[in-house]
Amino acid sequence: ITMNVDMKLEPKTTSITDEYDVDWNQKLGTGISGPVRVATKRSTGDKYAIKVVVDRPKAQQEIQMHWMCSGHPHVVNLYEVYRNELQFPGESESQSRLLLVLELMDGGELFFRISKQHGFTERHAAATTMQIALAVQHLHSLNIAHRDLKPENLLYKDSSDESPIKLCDFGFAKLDNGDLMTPQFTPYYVSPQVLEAQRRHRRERSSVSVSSPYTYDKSCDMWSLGVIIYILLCGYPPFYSEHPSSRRAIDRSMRRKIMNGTYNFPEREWERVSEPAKDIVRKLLCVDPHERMSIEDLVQHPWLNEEVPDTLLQSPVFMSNKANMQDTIALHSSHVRNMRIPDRPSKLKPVESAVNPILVKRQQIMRQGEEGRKMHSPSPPPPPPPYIKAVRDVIACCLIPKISLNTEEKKTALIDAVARAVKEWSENEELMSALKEQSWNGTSFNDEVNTYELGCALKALLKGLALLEHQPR
Ligand SMILES: Nc1ncnc2c1ncn2[C@@H]1O[C@H](COP(=O)(O)OP(=O)(O)OP(=O)(O)O)[C@@H](O)[C@H]1O
Repeated sequence: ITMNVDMKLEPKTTSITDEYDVDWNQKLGTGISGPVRVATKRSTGDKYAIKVVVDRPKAQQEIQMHWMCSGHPHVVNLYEVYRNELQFPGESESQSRLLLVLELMDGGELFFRISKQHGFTERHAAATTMQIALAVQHLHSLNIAHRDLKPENLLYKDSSDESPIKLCDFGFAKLDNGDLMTPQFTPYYVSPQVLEAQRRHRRERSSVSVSSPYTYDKSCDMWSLGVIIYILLCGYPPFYSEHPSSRRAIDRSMRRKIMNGTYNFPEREWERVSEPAKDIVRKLLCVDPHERMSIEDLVQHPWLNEEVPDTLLQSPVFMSNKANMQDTIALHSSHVRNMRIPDRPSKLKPVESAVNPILVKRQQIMRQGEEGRKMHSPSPPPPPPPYIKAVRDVIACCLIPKISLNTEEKKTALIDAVARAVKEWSENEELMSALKEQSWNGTSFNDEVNTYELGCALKALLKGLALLEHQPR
């Protein structure tokens, strides 16, 4: 393991094409930030993966976190970074972008790979879990929480049987100094605490102080691990909805199940799974974060250190049903997103620009006083910032029926509004996650959009923002 902890990675400002042949057309995978591409280093002929992100503070943070964790056998290596002005087709001007030169992971994503392995046994599941656990242990030992532990971010190096699996995508990773988040500052909490806290918060909105502390990002990583291990062992998720329409999102009945820790080990797939494997799942899917297993306990658990039975598992059977697997992945992704504590609190708006009727009134009175009590008609409140306006337009497209438009026109109007919102506010994690949840691919939606769900998610986002703006500073 090499340690980059004390070093800051300075992006090179020369053109990446001086040293690499980038294949702009071959896409290894696509995430919120766009496709990941293949490049060949001219001096050696070695191949790398190139992730291109717009040069923003969030991307710089991603690079710093990834750089600190890089060098571990189960973390995708980050070799170097370029800062280049790039203009992609369809863009009117070039933009400063950061290009991450990553270790090429050619063996596919975790669940996809397992869906093809018909001889997948509990012993394989334990070996896979150990590799993921070692990556998480490395991060947590550096006080970094990944906050986006999901199967799409666990990649195999190559297609050989011995291929290691490694963790990628540090887009949500952050230094976790164990800050206790209090409800007045966070619309989302660690799940299932997240759900309980939201409920309490709604009840207690009028009285601001809520004394009990909430938990840390690292325990969310452990919860995510629990869900991943459960799925590895049986092929379907531990918490699911009774309503088929919301199989990809967390609805009421599912919230209740998560909060109460209500899941089970259905006989058919689980009767042959060993007790130590179930013990790990129980200790990770433990509702109380203080009781939840830590990463140190996980890597020392007998299931990962002693002989594991070579029992065939049913998981590949479930995973090879593409629709099932996509639902499972989307659901886990939604779960991980809900657990994340947004980093908004530090970005409170200055009082002058807050759209708060009491403040506006106070400003008017002050202004009138300054102007020698000249009587003016009250000035209108300041217009909302462009990013708020853009999100409101998306909400309107989703929730206000426009009878005059046909289905195709409604879809176009929604796509235009979303594109504007993304342009104004792509650094907002909640906005981008809500869109990705609806299969937004950067320019359009891959699947049918659940406009009600999207509209409600964005309404909640703006509501959360208003709550923050109204906090006393
Ligand atoms: N080093 C790599 N080698 C091969 N494929 C990769 C590599 N890194 C990423 N990918 C592929 O690209 C996809 C997107 O990458 P990544 O998750 O880093 O991007 P993102 O835009 O941050 O995505 P997300 O939407 O998950 O936040 C991955 O799910 C994976 O399929």
